[in-house]
Amino acid sequence: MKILSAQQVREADAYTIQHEPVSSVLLMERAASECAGWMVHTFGETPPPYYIFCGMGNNGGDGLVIARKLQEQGFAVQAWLVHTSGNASADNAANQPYYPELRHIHELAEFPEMEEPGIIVDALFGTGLNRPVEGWAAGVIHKINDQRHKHTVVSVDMPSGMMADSSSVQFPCVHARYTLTFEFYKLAFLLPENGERTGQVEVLKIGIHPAFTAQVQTEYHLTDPAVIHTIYRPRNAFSHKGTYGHALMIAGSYGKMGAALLATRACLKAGAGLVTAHIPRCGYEILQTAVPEAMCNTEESAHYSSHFDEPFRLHQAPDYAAIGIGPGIGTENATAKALERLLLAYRKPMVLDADALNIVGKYPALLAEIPEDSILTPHPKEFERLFGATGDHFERLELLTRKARELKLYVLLKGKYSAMACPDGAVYFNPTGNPGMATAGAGDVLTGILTGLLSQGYTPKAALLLGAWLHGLAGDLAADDLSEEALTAEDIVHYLGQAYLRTRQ
Ligand SMILES: NC(=O)C1=CN([C@@H]2O[C@H](COP(=O)(O)OP(=O)(O)OC[C@H]3O[C@@H](n4cnc5c(N)ncnc54)[C@H](OP(=O)(O)O)[C@@H]3O)[C@@H](O)[C@H]2O)[C@@H](O)CC1
Ligand SMILES: [K+]
Repeated sequence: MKILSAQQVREADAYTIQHEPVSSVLLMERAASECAGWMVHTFGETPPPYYIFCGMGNNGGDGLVIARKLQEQGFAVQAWLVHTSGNASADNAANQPYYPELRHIHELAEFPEMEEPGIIVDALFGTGLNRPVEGWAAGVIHKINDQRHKHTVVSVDMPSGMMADSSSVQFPCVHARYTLTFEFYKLAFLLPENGERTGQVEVLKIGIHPAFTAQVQTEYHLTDPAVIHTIYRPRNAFSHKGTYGHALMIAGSYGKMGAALLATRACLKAGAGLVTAHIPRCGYEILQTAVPEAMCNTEESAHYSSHFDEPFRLHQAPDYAAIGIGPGIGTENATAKALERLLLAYRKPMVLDADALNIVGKYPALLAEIPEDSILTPHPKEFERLFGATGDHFERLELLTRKARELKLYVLLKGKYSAMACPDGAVYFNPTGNPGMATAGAGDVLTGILTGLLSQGYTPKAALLLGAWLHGLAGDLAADDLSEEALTAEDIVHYLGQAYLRTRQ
């Protein structure tokens, strides 16, 4: 799904109005009908009262139409026009006469008492917000927020006060329980700094012209089942284990062998034909017992250090279809040296995670040595160690995009919507996954999955998008059965099969 800027959303509306054709007031009617329909469906036939706050633009116009629609269906509705600007937009003004009970707020003192717990509909500002909300209008937002535990707050299109394409984390903004957004996700919804403000996002289709959606260009995308279907490749009936590659997983150190087990298992479960785990000697029995399907390379020291020292081993490196490195390897100097040798020996895309990234953060010159099109999977702290701190999450996204482009790498920044930046400048957000996956080892599983997909011949981009999707979906399916709280990384591996079955459907 494409993610459009506020300007592009306006163009989408204008294109639809011109080419469908449909009048703008009718498009507003459609958008508001979808909202009212969603509310009736969600809050039922005997809901608490609706308290609707409308601004002076078209977002407020939506609010006016919602008020009329709900009232026509016999629900208890009170609606206020909040006079934050001198003039109402044309479609807002056109709808005012059709809701004669409209009340007016010209100053904060006129903000109503709402005794009975109800549903606050926030239709103050949408994509037309062009500056921070200040003065008494900001007071209205604070009043709504003060009452959000008493009432259910539903924002129309966007939580009022939020900018669609830039940071508004310092500005007053409605904290919604639900955001009913039209046709497209807004970029702001996908960044963690706004997570508390958007609540649950519902995308309502309002009939934006498909020709516009097909041709509009954007860097930002939300991965969805349609995208995943174009990536997933069913297996060939005549294939054999050689078809799916031999993956090497470099992971684990004394006290962190669990990371090696999880990554190796996930790599196998993701479908690699053969997997060799490269681990310290102390983990040999553990790994051979716990993951009998994997082969095992060991080294004498308690951490990754001597690999590829010998010339004949150096020659072997390119034989692996894919290499994943990082989970639990530690950041010893000898490990850093071994990583450097590996980067020189192996020139195909690989997966770097966890301590491999921490080492690169410590020795930034290594960044230039990472093979083109490799996948890096930092969490926010690792990202900061690698590329530096930023002021807000839009700046961080910009830095992520720039680094992926400059270094010709794929970089997945972990989060609720993991952001995956590609060397060509595109950014994909992954929607699967849940807070239960914020648990030890979940990242090691992702490394294993990505390495397993690369090993099977998926391109780095395909492996990244499909891997993040499967990882999150496996976590969602596991949480459905086990709860988010009880979810462990091993459960994600266990549910990978279910995730594949869903993806194939
Ligand atoms: N046909 C369509 O296009 C459709 C559009 N749709 C809906 O329209 C919404 C976009 O509508 P919009 O463009 O009218 O902008 P909107 O968000 O209502 O705000 C503009 C108003 O706010 C004001 N204002 C801005 N910043 C301010 C501030 N900081 N503090 C105070 N005031 C501020 C600004 O006034 P001014 O800048 O002139 O002072 C103006 O009065 C979109 O989100 C969706 O809900 C749907 O119905 C589908 C069909
Ligand atoms: K709003």
